[in-house]
Amino acid sequence: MSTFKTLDDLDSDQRVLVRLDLNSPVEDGEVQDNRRFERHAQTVRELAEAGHRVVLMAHQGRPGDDDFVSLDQHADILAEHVGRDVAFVADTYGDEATEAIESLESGEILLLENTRMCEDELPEEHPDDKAKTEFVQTLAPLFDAYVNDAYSAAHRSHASLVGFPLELPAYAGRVMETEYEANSSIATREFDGQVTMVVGGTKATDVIDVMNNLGETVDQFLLGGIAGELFLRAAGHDVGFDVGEMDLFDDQWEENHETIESLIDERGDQISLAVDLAYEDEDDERAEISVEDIDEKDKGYLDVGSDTVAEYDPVIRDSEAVFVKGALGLFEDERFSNGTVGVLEAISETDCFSVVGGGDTSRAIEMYGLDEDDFGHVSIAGGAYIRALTGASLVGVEMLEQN
Ligand SMILES: Nc1ncnc2c1ncn2[C@@H]1O[C@H](COP(=O)(O)OP(=O)(O)O)[C@@H](O)[C@H]1O
Ligand SMILES: O=C(OP(=O)(O)O)[C@H](O)COP(=O)(O)O
Repeated sequence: MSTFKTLDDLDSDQRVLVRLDLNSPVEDGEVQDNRRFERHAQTVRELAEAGHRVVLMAHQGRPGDDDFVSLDQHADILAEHVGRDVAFVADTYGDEATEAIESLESGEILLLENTRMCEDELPEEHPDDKAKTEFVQTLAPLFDAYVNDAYSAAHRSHASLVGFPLELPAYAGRVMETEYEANSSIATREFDGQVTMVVGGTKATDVIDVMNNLGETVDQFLLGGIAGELFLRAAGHDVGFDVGEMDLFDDQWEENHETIESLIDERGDQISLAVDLAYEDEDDERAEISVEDIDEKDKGYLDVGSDTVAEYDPVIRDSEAVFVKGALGLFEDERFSNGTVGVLEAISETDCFSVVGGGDTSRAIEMYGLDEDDFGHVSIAGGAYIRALTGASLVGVEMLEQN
């Protein structure tokens, strides 16, 4: 059980600084609604209804990426879910932000600009150093309390997550509480039969490290997405390279290839790789090719192929527990959804215990008409949940526990 304080411990009439995780998919500049908004709305509504002054912080994307955008759209989407106005100020801790914070009335809600637009937020440093930043030192005196609801970002030692708990009384929000309890209990759960983990998505670096630590817990890994292609590259195939505008592979390869190679050497029999991949042909249609037939580094692959799904399906159906981290393809485009949806359908049709994690990946459930009740736990956390599975603690949670 956790040892942190929750909203139940908060005094009345507080000026509360709240960290959410509203990091969302962005398509053609448009922020896509997803269950992070719906879940965090519960915490925000509770605080506003109790009459606190509620100031929200969140991040979106990483500097340099296409999805690194302002939070102005997030304010509108969140307001819909909360059922109250959410004001927005395009500033993190400057004069505009402090004026907006100081003029807030009881029960009002204000969202500050993307924390990652403030230089002090990144990179990852010790919490003591983060607490000393101008960002934290300017904002903290304007508040009575800090609430961290961003379980899904709690593995990052960023100022908005670890600096404020050293300066203010700190509490866990409702999402932090429920995700912490669900994911910590999974980590200690024992299963009689086979435990399978489906690994995909774009953040290969997050999952490869964790795979290295889950060898005892997980019997079989089924790979797809960017991580899957990097493993195929390590196995000598001409995939998993940056081609055209794709820039997801080469840097992550540099960072992880030694771990991938040793995972293949030491646990090769626990790791299943795609036997075929899908791509967009000249007529913009989905086409598939067997991995064995790929002999040029000339295309981007956007999904695993149907033979791969046919191989993964019985493994899932034979499993006692299945954990999903990351999509097997670009499922937001229906042509490349077969791998992700195939795996999710197999899970939903069995009685196995399952967890589907990740802000992006969990979105596939409603996009393709699957029923959330057919899964054990749908987490809005990706990297944080798989880290918790290894039994590792999350720095953002540690800071709440120390408070
Ligand atoms: N082959 C691929 N090419 C491009 N994008 C992919 C591919 N495979 C998976 N993806 C993308 O990975 C995203 C999820 O990745 P990630 O951010 O790591 O997971 P999550 O946010 O769910 O934790 C999905 O939005 C999906 O479109
Ligand atoms: O979306 C997130 O993580 P996830 O993709 O692992 O679910 C979190 O907001 C953390 O974002 P980051 O991986 O850019 O630090």
